[in-house]
Amino acid sequence: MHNGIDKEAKSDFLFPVNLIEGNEMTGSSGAEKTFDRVKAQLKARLGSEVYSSWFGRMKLAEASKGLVRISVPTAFLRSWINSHYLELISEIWKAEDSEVLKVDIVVRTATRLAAPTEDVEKVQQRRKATRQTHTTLSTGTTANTTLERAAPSLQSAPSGDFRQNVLGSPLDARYTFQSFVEGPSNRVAFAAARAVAESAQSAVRFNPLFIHATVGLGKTHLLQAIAAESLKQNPHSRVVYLTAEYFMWRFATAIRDNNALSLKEQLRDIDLLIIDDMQFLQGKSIQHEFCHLINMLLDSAKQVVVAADRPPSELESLEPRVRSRLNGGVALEMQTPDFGMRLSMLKTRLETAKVEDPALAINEEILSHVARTVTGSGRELEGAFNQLVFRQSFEPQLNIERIDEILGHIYRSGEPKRVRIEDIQRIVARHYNVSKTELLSNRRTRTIVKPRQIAMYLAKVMTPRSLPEIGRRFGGRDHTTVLHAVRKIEDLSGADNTLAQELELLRRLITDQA
Ligand SMILES: Nc1ncnc2c1ncn2[C@@H]1O[C@H](COP(=O)(O)OP(=O)(O)OP(=O)(O)O)[C@@H](O)[C@H]1O
Repeated sequence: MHNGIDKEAKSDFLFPVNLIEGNEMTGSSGAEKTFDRVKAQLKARLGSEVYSSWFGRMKLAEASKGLVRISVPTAFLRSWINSHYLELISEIWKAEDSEVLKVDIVVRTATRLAAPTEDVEKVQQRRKATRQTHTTLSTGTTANTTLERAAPSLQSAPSGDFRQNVLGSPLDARYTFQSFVEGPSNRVAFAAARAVAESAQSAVRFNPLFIHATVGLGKTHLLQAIAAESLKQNPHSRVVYLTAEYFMWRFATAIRDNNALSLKEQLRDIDLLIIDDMQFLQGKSIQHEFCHLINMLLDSAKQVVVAADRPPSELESLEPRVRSRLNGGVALEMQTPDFGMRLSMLKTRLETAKVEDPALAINEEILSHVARTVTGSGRELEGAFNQLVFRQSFEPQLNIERIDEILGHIYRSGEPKRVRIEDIQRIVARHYNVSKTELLSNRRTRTIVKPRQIAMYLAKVMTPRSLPEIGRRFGGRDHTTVLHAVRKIEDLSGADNTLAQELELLRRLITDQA
């Protein structure tokens, strides 16, 4: 079906059309208007300073069939928006347009998976060549997913819309085995992933391969590395990487457009199916399709790799038969990286960043300090690293103290919030409309005694402070006064539902604002 596509044009499938500078909008002007409203809301919510730092250069790249793509000029901006604001943007967009299922941020000039020397002009020329080739095709056209280049049989999908005919989710060129840091917390999963990517024989032993870990521990990175490596080893293999959300979207649109049959045919014809974020697969009929698909692939000894934030047995939203099929292979967990791995991850990131900016220098002491202090996931480390690079461009003399200030919010996000007695006093006083001085005074009017006793009670149950310490912090009271307050509030809240709810609300306000 793709006789008319020459070799040069085929390689253009590497470049999603909307990633190219100057080729912005492919949807309707209605979408542009929605985009304007979304931007206005972002500005109103975040303030114009934050807005112009991060969102001023956003452009609408594509909007159709439930998928919105917003482009930004740099990989750094994309990564920052993805980790800090994507949820907010999606939420605002979905509220504006309920048909939107997914919002993606892409880099305008990026050429994912392209040879690093490729320049945009060349890409545009080839893009043009491809379009011309496509217009000469008499029937349906081909798909433009990065992976389908190596999957000729997938290139004959009968959809008339070239740009929408994407079977797999795009790959991020940074996610390779070489850039993945291996260590005690992920060694087994890493070895299994390599085996799957490198050898069809071993693959059958780990089928399906199920990798699970909590957020930001490298599941997507590892899955995309499997896809990239498989294609490198065997450029003719038919590999598809999809997020579960994307799988759902593909099926939903195919059913709507009466294309479900052809989609199923395309999926049936692949060698390696990789599904990410399995916990998001929902809906009975989609799950039925999924189950059918993996049964068929597994029965014909085709490799399936799945990742989720929990083991198959805990994916409660999945139908029991899907869970049981996923349980039938090997399930491996990845855990939080240790210090050595965190340091290696930062060093790897630095090396990659230096390719773009050779002048970039962050010394070993700073990297070790960040690796020691940011103890959470790879994503937190990535966020910390991006902050460092960003700050360093206008504060070249960053020292450890300043770094702690800048990264404070990332450090804190990894540890449980510590509630302070002053925060309790401030929030309770504000809630009952009394001043903090009144709260700590000796005044015995009812309107003050009640908030005071509540604040003492919350100080006891929300902090590790002793009764005498709490007494001291409440205007020098005796510990028996605190104990009396704690018992009284406990007794009253047991019988008074309104008070119990009030306490619950205060607890939440304190935890959120502490
Ligand atoms: N072992 C690792 N080596 C190198 N980079 C890593 C590693 N683990 C995580 N990262 C980096 O941390 C970031 C987050 O990783 P990734 O998106 O793969 O996590 P995830 O487990 O898929 O998270 P989520 O469940 O939220 O989708 C990525 O930039 C990734 O490259």
